[in-house]
Amino acid sequence: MISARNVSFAYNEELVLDQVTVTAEQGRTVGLIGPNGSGKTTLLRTLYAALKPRAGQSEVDDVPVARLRPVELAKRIAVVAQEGTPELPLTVTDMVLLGRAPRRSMFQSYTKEDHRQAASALRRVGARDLAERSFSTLSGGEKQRVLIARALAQEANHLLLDEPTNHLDIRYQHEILTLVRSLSITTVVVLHDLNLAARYCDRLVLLDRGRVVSAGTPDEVLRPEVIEPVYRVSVQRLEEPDCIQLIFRPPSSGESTDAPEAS
Ligand SMILES: Nc1ncnc2c1ncn2[C@@H]1O[C@H](COP(=O)(O)OP(=O)(O)OP(=O)(O)O)[C@@H](O)[C@H]1O
Repeated sequence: MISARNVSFAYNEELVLDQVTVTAEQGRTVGLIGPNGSGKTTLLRTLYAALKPRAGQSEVDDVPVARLRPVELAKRIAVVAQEGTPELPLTVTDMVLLGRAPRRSMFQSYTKEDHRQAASALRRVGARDLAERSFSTLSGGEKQRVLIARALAQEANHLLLDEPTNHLDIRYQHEILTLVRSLSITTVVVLHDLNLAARYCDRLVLLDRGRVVSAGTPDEVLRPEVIEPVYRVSVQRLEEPDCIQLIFRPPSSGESTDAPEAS
């Protein structure tokens, strides 16, 4: 389980998270959704102790993340962040082996077990055939799969993903999220696409201007009356046999979807 409990965070004096609580139960996938600038990435970063809240705390399996040494944290939490990967001359296998860092001492060379874990992680993401390729030459979708493999090689049982479908075509978007679901690892994922969030998340947390405005199952959160004032668009909800589908259009003139002013 990983959670943020009443977390508030400010950059300088600007409050960007205001008493936010989010919990991902073991084996569940929780989606963080919300408009640009609503605080999703900041919240994710507090979950893995990259940012220290000014109030509240994040916990992994009931242990405050602030209390864990970086190597202990990395044994429990793997992160695929939004920042691009450096253009280093690494093969895919090298890249995945980097995930073994928390499990080996600094000057030790990679063991058979490290290589076995890296190969297994690549197999799990369906990228075994990419092992010898130069990482920098891969497509966006291939890179994303390899970065997830690196997270798996870390053997952490919590996975944090920041917009993993960014820059991916529709097929890869579904492929990556199907993969994430199939891993059965406790996952918190930032997503912009609400239809993907509906299909692949067990629960959703909707942020607006640093506050949780709705949390629950996709069925509970993805309702026009919840979504419209936050995103300021008109929303039509279709009930597909296996999933909720939302259709968006800009508000027509005279139609107000303005969010109430934050108090
Ligand atoms: N390093 C920083 N210094 C100052 N302000 C920041 C910093 N990083 C983010 N912010 C601000 O904090 C707020 C929340 O940003 P955050 O990146 O968490 O939002 P987000 O919901 O992930 O946005 P997006 O969907 O655009 O990625 C925004 O107003 C942003 O401008």
